[in-house]
Amino acid sequence: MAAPILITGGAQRIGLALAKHFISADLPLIVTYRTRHKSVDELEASGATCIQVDFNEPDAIAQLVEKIKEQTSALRAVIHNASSWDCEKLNPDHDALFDNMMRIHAKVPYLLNMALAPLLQASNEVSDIVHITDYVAEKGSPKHVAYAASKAALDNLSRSFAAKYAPNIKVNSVSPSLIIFNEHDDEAYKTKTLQKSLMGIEPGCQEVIASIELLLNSNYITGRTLAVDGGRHLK
Ligand SMILES: NC(=O)C1=CN([C@@H]2O[C@H](COP(=O)(O)OP(=O)(O)OC[C@H]3O[C@@H](n4cnc5c(N)ncnc54)[C@H](OP(=O)(O)O)[C@@H]3O)[C@@H](O)[C@H]2O)C=CC1
Ligand SMILES: Nc1nc2c(c(=O)[nH]1)N=C([C@H](O)[C@@H](O)CO)CN2
Repeated sequence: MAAPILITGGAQRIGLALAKHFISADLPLIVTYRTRHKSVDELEASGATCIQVDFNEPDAIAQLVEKIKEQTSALRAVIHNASSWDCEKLNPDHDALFDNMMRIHAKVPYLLNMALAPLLQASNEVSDIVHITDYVAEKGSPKHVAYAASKAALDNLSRSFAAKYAPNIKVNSVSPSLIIFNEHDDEAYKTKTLQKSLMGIEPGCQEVIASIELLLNSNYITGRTLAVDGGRHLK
């Protein structure tokens, strides 16, 4: 039996699509969720282990690591997906916003990578850490300043941890631009956003799934960032 894959924030959207993909491949799975969406019932019914955690809570990491160790002594991969796409316009308390962005996108992955390394090392094959970052980590974002900086920090972790954990653990980033819109996105926003990339489409979760499968199936790629952005950097 392969060691489980851990996905953070796996109860909706991209994280949920990833979870369903690995379940369909009969791979053991541990998923963290904050809000108990109906999807959690479905994931549990499919055999996934679902652990509730709000990373804003004190001691969340230590409690999560303890629960993971109760479930398994090894991990095949850790996919850092949990994220909060927050912005300065909606958060006038910029001090709190910056701390919140850095916590969920950089501190949580850092602390989990440090704590879960022994389980990743115990995998009977080369294991993986995947950080899901964002195109704006490279370019910056005037409307999501703290968010973009925190994703840049997350991207940098890929290089440090790749050097720290090689050769038993590979560490990479997947850096998407638009993958899927949000329900509240209006047509004007969608039109403007689609025009930002060369491909001009809303590609869907399969693009991230395929990118992560590429990384998990490689025996050689580590310390790198896989851009999944429709050529946005060339517009
Ligand atoms: N969607 C897109 O087009 C793009 C996505 N990305 C990145 O891809 C990843 C997935 O994106 P998407 O599916 O849209 O993500 P979502 O915005 O849907 O968030 C994913 C999950 O993160 C969870 N989460 C947020 N804060 C916390 C917290 N404090 N503790 C625990 N869980 C938390 C949310 O839980 P809850 O359900 O309780 O809110 C949610 O289920 C993210 O890292 C995102 O930044 C990058 C570029 C484009
Ligand atoms: N946690 C999230 N991060 C991001 C989201 C999202 O919905 N949740 N969405 C985007 C946008 O799609 C952007 O890439 C294009 O406008 C970015 N990050």
